[in-house]
Amino acid sequence: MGLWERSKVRRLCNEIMNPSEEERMEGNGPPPATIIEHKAYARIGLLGNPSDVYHGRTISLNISNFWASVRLEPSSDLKIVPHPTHDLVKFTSLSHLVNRLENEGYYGGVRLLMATCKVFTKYCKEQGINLHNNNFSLSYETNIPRQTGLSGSSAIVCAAFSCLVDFYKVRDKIDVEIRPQLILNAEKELGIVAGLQDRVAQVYGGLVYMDFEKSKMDECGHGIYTQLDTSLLPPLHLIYAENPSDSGKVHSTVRQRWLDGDKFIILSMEKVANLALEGKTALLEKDYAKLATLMNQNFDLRRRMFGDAALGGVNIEMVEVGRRVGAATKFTGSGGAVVAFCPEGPSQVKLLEESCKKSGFYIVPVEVVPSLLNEIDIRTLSSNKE
Ligand SMILES: Nc1ncnc2c1ncn2[C@@H]1O[C@H](COP(=O)(O)OP(=O)(O)O)[C@@H](O)[C@H]1O
Ligand SMILES: O=C(O)[C@H]1O[C@H](OP(=O)(O)O)[C@H](O)[C@@H](O)[C@@H]1O
Ligand SMILES: [Mg+2]
Repeated sequence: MGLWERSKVRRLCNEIMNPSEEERMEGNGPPPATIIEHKAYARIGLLGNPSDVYHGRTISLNISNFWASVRLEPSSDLKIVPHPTHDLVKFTSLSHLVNRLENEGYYGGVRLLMATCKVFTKYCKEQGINLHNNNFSLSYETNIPRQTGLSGSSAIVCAAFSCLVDFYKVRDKIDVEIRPQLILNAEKELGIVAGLQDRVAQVYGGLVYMDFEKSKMDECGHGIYTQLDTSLLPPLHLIYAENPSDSGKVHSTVRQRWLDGDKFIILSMEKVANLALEGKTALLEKDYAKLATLMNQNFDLRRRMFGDAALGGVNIEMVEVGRRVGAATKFTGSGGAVVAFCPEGPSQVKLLEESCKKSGFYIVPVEVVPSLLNEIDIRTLSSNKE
């Protein structure tokens, strides 16, 4: 039995031997001496991304194909545990070190866990939410392909955030709608350029329509998030490559142009945002031909705004591999993975799989995660408070 399986068994035993989550949350007693573990799943931006970074709209879904898991264990000191491979500090040689940095960059998940602790503590302080003084150690595991636009970074933050919320028993005090922003703030702390769609999908689970219109956000302090029935989705496929790319770099010039009032970027972003609005209707009406058209338009608009150099040859090739067999394709995030829809069904999927294999790309059927909100979360939604 591996380490994670063992910890899972231990956690299950703890759950049986200790009071239920809800009972514990309502009590004022000492913090649970149990191990807390939370998963957050990879997300696919189905329509509208990256307009979430620009007060637009998106439709995103959570997938169970890949996830990050964070474990919080009560301990005497507060410890952030480096991951044995993702936070590598011991190398066999200088060339091993250099190769590693060139392929995976300088950073792992430690900084994400630290930033999550900071943002969580700061928010609780500002809101007058009391936190007990017990310590913990935080460790993580992830199988989300690194920097592939599947939201590997926010999955780690989101899972860590959920652990803290339960360790301090404050799930009922931090509204679900606010959590994505706090998770984003942790990455902002680190200078990672990112938007809200990843965090919303990861907090809510399932399929979510999101509206980030500025006036609404200013008024409520968050976007308007609507969960859609996941059974509205047609079968989708995920194509990805082992090609790490830092999403922050890819976003940088477009963001500056948008801030500078560049008309082309502003208009294009509005068009991208409208694709999500139209896509919501298409999904509700199960108009999958329309969905395919919208997905293709989404990538084409991104390509015009960002330019091929910023998107990268391999990323563009993943989109084209799908298009060559008539599939609708677009990036799941900022690059590294593509979501594909085959409107003609299984025979077309087969062609797509063969074509991906020839090009050296991985392809897997998308498995959608159901809603992740529990009863306490649902009670914090503004629609349930009015
Ligand atoms: N698999 C991983 N393991 C450890 N840290 C990761 C992983 N993926 C991302 N990170 C952290 O998140 C940061 C930003 O990654 P990002 O480009 O946003 O990737 P993604 O598209 O997967 O979210 C990285 O610099 C790194 O600190
Ligand atoms: O460009 C995008 O579509 C997304 O890019 C980032 O996600 P990532 O998984 O890191 O590529 C960003 O965080 C999202 O908000 C964007 O929609
Ligand atoms: Mg990211």
